[in-house]
Amino acid sequence: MEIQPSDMGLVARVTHLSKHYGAGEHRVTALDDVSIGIRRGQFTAIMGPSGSGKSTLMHVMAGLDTPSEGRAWLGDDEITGLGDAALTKLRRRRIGFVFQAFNLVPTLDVRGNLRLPFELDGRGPNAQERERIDSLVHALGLSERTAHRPHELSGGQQQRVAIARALATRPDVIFADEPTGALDSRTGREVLGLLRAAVVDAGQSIAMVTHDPVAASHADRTLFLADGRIVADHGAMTPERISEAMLNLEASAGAEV
Ligand SMILES: Nc1ncnc2c1ncn2[C@@H]1O[C@H](COP(=O)(O)OP(=O)(O)OP(=O)(O)O)[C@@H](O)[C@H]1O
Repeated sequence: MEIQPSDMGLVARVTHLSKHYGAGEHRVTALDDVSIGIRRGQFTAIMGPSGSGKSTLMHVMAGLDTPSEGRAWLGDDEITGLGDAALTKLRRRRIGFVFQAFNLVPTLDVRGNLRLPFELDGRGPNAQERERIDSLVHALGLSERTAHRPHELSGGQQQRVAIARALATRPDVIFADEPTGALDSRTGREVLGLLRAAVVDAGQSIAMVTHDPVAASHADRTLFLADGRIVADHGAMTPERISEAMLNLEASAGAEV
């Protein structure tokens, strides 16, 4: 099905997206003619074997990487070909990131990191937003850590600060790459619960790359990638069904899942 730029209800979308790295015999195709949209108000999980193109797809959708071919939109705004300044502004206003490579500012303490998205936008958080930051800090078990800098926190605590920061501004869409990867299972469940609440209570949209079938089972929709292509697009799935689908995919590229 062709996705048209005018489609409503999609918070991010790409059409005929390909991404190649390198040239000649070293050329790698990370994405191969992908057309897909992330639906507004849904929690979408993106799964697939290692190297199948999951992170590349999220980076292009979030305007952090440019496609070799194809087009990308955030809401109704086409981002393909936008300059750095315009992209930065769109990202700051509309997107929350939970990416390993998009980490915390080392010189700022936890509170400073949480205020940063507001300050980069030229203002401090208002009373309601400060309240929201406080409730996120509490829910994520960071209340005792607000004056600590990132190097004084464990990997899991840093990950939770990044999650609080992504949720703080209530962005249209949150892109998360393995948000529960560095967390114990209890904290992981809390984080997934917060992401779920962002969707259900605040109508935000989430796209999450994960290898964890339990994490993906919190999603409304699960996309499977293999060899740079979307090979399946399912509704909510149980962890068992997801594990089975992953095993099939890993056993034979492009298998029915
Ligand atoms: N900067 C780069 N230069 C060259 N090749 C790259 C680059 N980034 C990614 N690739 C290649 O593109 C393909 C897709 O990578 P990508 O990181 O999107 O996969 P992934 O599904 O997120 O993998 P993983 O689950 O292991 O994180 C891989 O073959 C990878 O080696």
